[in-house]
Amino acid sequence: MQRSDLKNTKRWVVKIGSALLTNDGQGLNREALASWVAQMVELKKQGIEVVIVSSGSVAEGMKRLGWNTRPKLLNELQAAASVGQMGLIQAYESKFSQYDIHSAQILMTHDDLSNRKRYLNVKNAIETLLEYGVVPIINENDTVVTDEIRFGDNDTLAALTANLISADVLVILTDQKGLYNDNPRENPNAELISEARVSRKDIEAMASPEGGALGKGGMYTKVMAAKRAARSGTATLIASGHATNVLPKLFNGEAEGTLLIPDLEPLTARQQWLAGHLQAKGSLVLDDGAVNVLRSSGKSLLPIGVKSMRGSFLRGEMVVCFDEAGQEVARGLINYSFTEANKIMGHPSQDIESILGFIEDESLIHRDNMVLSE
Ligand SMILES: Nc1ncnc2c1ncn2[C@@H]1O[C@H](COP(=O)(O)OP(=O)(O)O)[C@@H](O)[C@H]1O
Ligand SMILES: N[C@@H](CCC(=O)OP(=O)(O)O)C(=O)O
Repeated sequence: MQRSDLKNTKRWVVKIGSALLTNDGQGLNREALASWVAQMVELKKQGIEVVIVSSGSVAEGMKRLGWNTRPKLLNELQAAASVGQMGLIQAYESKFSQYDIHSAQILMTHDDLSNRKRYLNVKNAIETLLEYGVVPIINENDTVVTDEIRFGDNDTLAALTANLISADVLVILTDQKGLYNDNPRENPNAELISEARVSRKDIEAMASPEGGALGKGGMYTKVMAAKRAARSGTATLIASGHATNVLPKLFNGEAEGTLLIPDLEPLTARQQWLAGHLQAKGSLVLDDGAVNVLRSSGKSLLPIGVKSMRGSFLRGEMVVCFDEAGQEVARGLINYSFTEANKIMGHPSQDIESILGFIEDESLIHRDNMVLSE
């Protein structure tokens, strides 16, 4: 993938961050929003299907409620988000309708994406909207989230959306020109990176989790989002939403922002869904033999290879597997509850029935329900 290939892509997810959407915390920057809509209309004319992931509800809600600082309490954030989401959607809707284009609101929680049935429902709904030429506008459903089921930042939500619909391109528009080799807010000599392969280890260290006053996650979550997006073969562009005509320029292959080239091995659709489970209910520590088998021969995890476990999980819930040095090896859906798994760990599978009095499966995590970590 290089910039000149961007012209030949079909499906884009465009993420517009809080730092960009607001006039320094004073509600939405409507002029800028109108300009991005005009640019997305240009993309649509070129045959691109566009999905927006837009932040801004909390900032707009703060303005409407007369609050000067972002609330810390969850219930106040939820109140601000629900008031502000009205204004956010209204702003997009009124701009797109000037071009006779319909837009649609989709509010998601992490729970929606970790339930396989609901995940497929969202996917079908978004794809149907695209077939009808509608522009879906996605945000986290802040009103119902608790800390356990939140994405936390919209970069992650945008990457999961890119995986969900197998987007070719994820554009993350923010308040900086792109990814710098150091945080430009703190280091005036930081240099812009025009292009990097997403597998490069050093890019994570360059990206600080410190963002602006309104944004969440800073550049770190953007780099992690690019890695996640790469699992569906999606290329990520991080660019400034203030740059004139930035989206058509990117489409034309111009050297705006940072291109993060997807060079990680793509995962199957089901593995992407598994990898998208952000919250695990427990962890297992595996012995070296089990780690080798998982990494090299693509087999299921048997109870005999497990040395210890923590957490509280039920059958079918997500757990993370570590090696003895604490390195993540894989994650997957476990076939036994914590109490059951605790009894059978370290034992051969033929003993499961005599220990528990029943057998669900000879494996603790079946290969089809597991994804190896990077
Ligand atoms: N290496 C880096 N390159 C560019 N920006 C960085 C870097 N490290 C940290 N940042 C910070 O990340 C901020 C953007 O993240 P954030 O405030 O969360 O924005 P958004 O709301 O668009 O997601 C920038 O304003 C910048 O201060
Ligand atoms: N969903 C919330 C906050 C999400 C958020 O700020 O994320 P980001 O734009 O990645 O910094 C909103 O619309 O205000």
